[in-house]
Amino acid sequence: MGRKTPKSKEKLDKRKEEKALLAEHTALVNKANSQTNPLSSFPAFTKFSKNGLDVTLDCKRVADMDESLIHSIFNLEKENMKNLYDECSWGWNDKKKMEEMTEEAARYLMAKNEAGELVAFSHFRFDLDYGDPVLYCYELQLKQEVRRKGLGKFMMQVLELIAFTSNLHKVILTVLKHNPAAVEFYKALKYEVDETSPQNSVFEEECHYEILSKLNKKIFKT
Ligand SMILES: CC(=O)SCCNC(=O)CCNC(=O)[C@H](O)C(C)(C)COP(=O)(O)OP(=O)(O)OC[C@H]1O[C@@H](n2cnc3c(N)ncnc32)[C@H](O)[C@@H]1OP(=O)(O)O
Repeated sequence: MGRKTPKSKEKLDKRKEEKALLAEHTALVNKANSQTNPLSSFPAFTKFSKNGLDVTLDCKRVADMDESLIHSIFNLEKENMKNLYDECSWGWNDKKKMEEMTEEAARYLMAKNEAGELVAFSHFRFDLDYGDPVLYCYELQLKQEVRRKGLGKFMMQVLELIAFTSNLHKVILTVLKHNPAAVEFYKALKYEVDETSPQNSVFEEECHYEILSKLNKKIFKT
């Protein structure tokens, strides 16, 4: 057993630094997750009245949602996405999708019309992604009749507000390449291909999806 060489000390210091960073990032995610309703700090963002739409936004943990609401959400997801999933290797599976949508970490930003009917939702989570603290937008789904009126953009802005005021590093999401409307939408909102997207790998041509993100400007100054 010899003494530590400068090289092994360097390695040890690096490992300590990485551990400290991971602890810092985990603390950010835990803090974000400790909020029951992250939208409650932003009452101005609980209404969207524009282009003939008049909707109210609400944000809940899946555990605080009743079964009929969960079913409305699932039905909208299936209506919008089943065919797109079936067109690629993912394939649509009711049971698997329902499990994913009701995992404990799932949170929902929901938009309801004046009659109290669900017209749009986003499934999102506060999480670590490759060690980075992120808001992961699993889904953004609007009913056909409320599309192209700015509601999707508004809901993404709400997610960005929640993420960036919680000091998370980015809003991140996965989009199917054969869903051009969604690709164009995220491009219009200035989402960019994330460094973790398989597009940056040698398997690019095999991959039917890409990972897009928007960075927190407070942290990543250009
Ligand atoms: C992470 C994921 O969830 S990926 C899956 C996304 N969801 C789906 O594909 C489900 C079906 N589609 C939808 O729910 C909606 O159409 C969404 C979420 C893709 C877009 O929401 P919308 O409210 O319709 O978009 P919004 O009106 O805010 O559009 C903002 C801008 O995005 C662009 N955009 C939106 N939809 C389209 C489209 N179909 N084609 C081209 N550009 C589009 C436009 O630049 C638009 O601005 P403009 O209307 O002034 O030209």
